[in-house]
Amino acid sequence: MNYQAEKELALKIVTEAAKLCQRVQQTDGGKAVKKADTSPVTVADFGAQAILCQGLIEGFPHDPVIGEEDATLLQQPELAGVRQQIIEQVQESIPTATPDNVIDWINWGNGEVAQRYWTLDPIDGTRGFIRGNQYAVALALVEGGEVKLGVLACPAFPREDGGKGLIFLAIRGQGATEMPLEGGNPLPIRVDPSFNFEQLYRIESIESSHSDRGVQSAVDRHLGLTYGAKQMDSLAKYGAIAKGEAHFYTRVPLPQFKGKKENIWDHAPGVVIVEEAGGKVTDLEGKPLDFSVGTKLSNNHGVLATNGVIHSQVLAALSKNWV
Ligand SMILES: Nc1ncnc2c1ncn2[C@@H]1O[C@H](COP(=O)(O)O)[C@@H](OP(=O)(O)O)[C@H]1O
Ligand SMILES: [Mg+2]
Ligand SMILES: [Mg+2]
Ligand SMILES: [Mg+2]
Repeated sequence: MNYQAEKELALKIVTEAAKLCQRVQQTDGGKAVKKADTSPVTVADFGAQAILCQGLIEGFPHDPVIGEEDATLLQQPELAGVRQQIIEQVQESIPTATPDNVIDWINWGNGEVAQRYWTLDPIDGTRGFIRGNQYAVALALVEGGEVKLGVLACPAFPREDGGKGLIFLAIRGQGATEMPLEGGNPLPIRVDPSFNFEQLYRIESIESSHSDRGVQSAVDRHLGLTYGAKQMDSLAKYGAIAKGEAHFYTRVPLPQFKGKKENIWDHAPGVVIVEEAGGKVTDLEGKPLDFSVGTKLSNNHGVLATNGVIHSQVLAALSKNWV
């Protein structure tokens, strides 16, 4: 399989979804409502999920899709205004969309894991999006529990040319690339294979509750890191590692969230992008991430992404720090 049809569609729909996110950010600054678990969600999260699912329904109607969002929340009478804004935003992208279409497209993301399925996060890093920092429109194709194709549209990612906005894309066996969000030639990307820890950067979430910083600092000290950690919201962290701007990323479950597992859509595209750029991604015990079990990475404990050459040393350091 060379996945050319999947790649073309994926690029088209993440670009369209990212445009919707940028539009929403310019108009209402990403005003949020709260989900049942108290996490924030915006008009852009729902709108982007509708755009992504609509494209997948058209292109690959038999593939199940597992997306983060669900339209049930929008039935609440007090959210009628939010629902209307979502519909209008989707209609700007797809003028023929009816209100029912939009709700059905969002709910298309309630699919189940199969031999082949797509998983998507319409905005990963919603808190980053609301703050005006990094976020990513994330889409991945999984077959046999392994990520085969991953795309991340990162509208706020700083570029070498001084502009902002990158798309990262990788297909298993075909390498990883980046291209400007507004289009242009894809360029191959590689991890930075440096291994002197004094000159390496760890990268972590801006949200301190998403990974255990106590363990991370202990690991930094053990490895002799001197630069400290870069901070970035969302799956854009995987892009930073894949293009050599950071060297490792640990996601260490906090003791107060013991037993909480990572969502498949928070990692899937990042795995293939980092691996195809020459890096490595496992859980904190060195096991490959298993995307065959459901919406969570239930067979894994945390996540470690590295440039590859330092992977075993970081794993050894993590094991010394009782994770
Ligand atoms: N306690 C926790 N531990 C790990 N991940 C968490 C978490 N609480 C929220 N998240 C996830 O962290 C993601 C953001 O990642 P990051 O912290 O790297 O920016 C969120 O994705 P969404 O923003 O799509 O909801 C959410 O799924
Ligand atoms: Mg997410
Ligand atoms: Mg999200
Ligand atoms: Mg969320």
